[in-house]
Amino acid sequence: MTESDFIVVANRLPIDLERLPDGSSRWKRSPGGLVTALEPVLRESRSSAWIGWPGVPDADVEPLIEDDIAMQPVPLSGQEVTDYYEGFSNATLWPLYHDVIVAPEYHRRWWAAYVTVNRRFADVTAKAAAPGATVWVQDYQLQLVPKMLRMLRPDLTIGFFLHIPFPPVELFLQLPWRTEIVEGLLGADLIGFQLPGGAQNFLYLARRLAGHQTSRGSVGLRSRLGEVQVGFRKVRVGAFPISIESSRIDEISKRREVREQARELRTELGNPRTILLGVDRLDYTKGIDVRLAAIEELLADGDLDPGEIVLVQLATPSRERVDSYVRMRASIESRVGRINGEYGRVGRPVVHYHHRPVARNELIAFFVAADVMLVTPLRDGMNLVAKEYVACQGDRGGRLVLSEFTGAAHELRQAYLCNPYDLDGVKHAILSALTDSPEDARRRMRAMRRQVLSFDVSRWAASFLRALTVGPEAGHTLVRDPEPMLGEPAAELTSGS
Ligand SMILES: O=P(O)(O)OC[C@H]1O[C@H](O[C@H]2O[C@H](CO)[C@@H](O)[C@H](O)[C@H]2O)[C@H](O)[C@@H](O)[C@@H]1O
Ligand SMILES: Nc1ccn([C@@H]2O[C@H](COP(=O)(O)OP(=O)(O)O)[C@@H](O)[C@H]2O)c(=O)n1
Repeated sequence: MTESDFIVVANRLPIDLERLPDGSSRWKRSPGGLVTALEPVLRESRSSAWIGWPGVPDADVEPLIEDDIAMQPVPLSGQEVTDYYEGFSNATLWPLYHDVIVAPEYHRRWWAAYVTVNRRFADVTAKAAAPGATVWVQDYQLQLVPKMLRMLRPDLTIGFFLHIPFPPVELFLQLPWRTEIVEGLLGADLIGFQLPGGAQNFLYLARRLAGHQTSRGSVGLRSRLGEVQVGFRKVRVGAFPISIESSRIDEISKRREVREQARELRTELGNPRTILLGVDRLDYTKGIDVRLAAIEELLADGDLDPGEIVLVQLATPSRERVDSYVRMRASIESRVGRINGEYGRVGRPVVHYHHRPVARNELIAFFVAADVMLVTPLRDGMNLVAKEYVACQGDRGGRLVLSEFTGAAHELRQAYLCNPYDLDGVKHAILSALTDSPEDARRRMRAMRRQVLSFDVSRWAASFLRALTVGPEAGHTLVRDPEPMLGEPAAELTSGS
């Protein structure tokens, strides 16, 4: 493989290797918003590469070029998939960083695998990077890579972006390897979070846990970066909310064949008065159970007529061997069965539940067809689905019900916002969305579309990369706490990301 000037390093490649029953294999698109967001960024840059795991254990795959992107696969053994990916990444860090919705598990064996795999990613990257290259490391699976890579290749410019929330300090401190993670991230030149709260929580930990001097002022959105003094280096810390390829999605949603497909979907669903839609990876953070509970109660209360509404829930399979995911799937599917058993009629279920990936254009047709979009996570770094729905509304007044605990809620203020822990509040938001006047719904949607169309994914990448490659902002005062580590968390800290 030739050396590259710009490298994205992520746990996954944008394509997953799929093994077929006849022993052959093929590539398919990887799930999740990280891939959705970064693919267009890399497609547009030259001499660039993507380093990541091909999605199945023990895959012996050569580097390849796909969609003009040079892919460098990093293999994981079956045991590493269990310990590093399903274990430390998705049964320790994922729940810890998502407000401990399920209890994180702490196992030394998983941590050891996390260190080993992070080292492998750092080694592969060190070999693939051209002298002075820019490397952009992604997400919670690879938080040790910045420091490991800096030790191997001090000539590189290293950025890191966390796609999920950075947790409140009190929760982060549970982690037995908390200092190693903070020091690992501080190997980067710039550390990006979705929201200012996450950046501020991190600055506090860099000061109190690792004993570095940090800036004290509040971090802004794409501006007013924080700073950490690490030896002779200044590490910058900022908030860069991620987005989507808005104008492309807007354009696809207006195509005749997509509109036609949306009409067909409506017909296939029995031409209900109202289509509600949920689109998520099947993950306990997404609050799929919350929206089902709200719909079930609204039906029981007589506030919704089962003859007039249909809820379509598209659930992409995700992390299917992790215990908490297995349990959640069973409970969601049993609730879907109960709602349909109680309120459906022959050939007319109230909830249409699909546990499978959906092709991109078909998904856009669903967004066009839906009158009300339900996005109700208990916690979510951003939630690109909310932004995609908005991008698909054209001049239509689709209605977005949105959890306050998503990153997207900080930008889409005109959505019908709700607290997913308050079932009455969720029901109220759904009813408001259903009964609001068309003028009001259009006014809200217009404002959200302005936001999503202006702040798209290329602007996100450009603002991060500009901050990464220009010098530090002047004017910050760096302060060191008198006693590093474990004072009371500071009063000004914000929760979540
Ligand atoms: O790779 P998987 O384990 O199958 O998970 C898929 C991805 O899920 C997470 O996505 C996050 O990134 C989105 C884009 O920034 C954001 O909108 C969302 O809120 C996050 O949950 C995860 O962070 C990725 O690493 C995974 O690839
Ligand atoms: N059936 C589905 C569901 C989601 N998706 C996409 O997966 C991405 C999910 O991103 P997200 O930020 O909402 O959430 P995560 O899954 O990254 O946590 C979006 O770009 C969706 O359009 C899909 O392609 N097919």
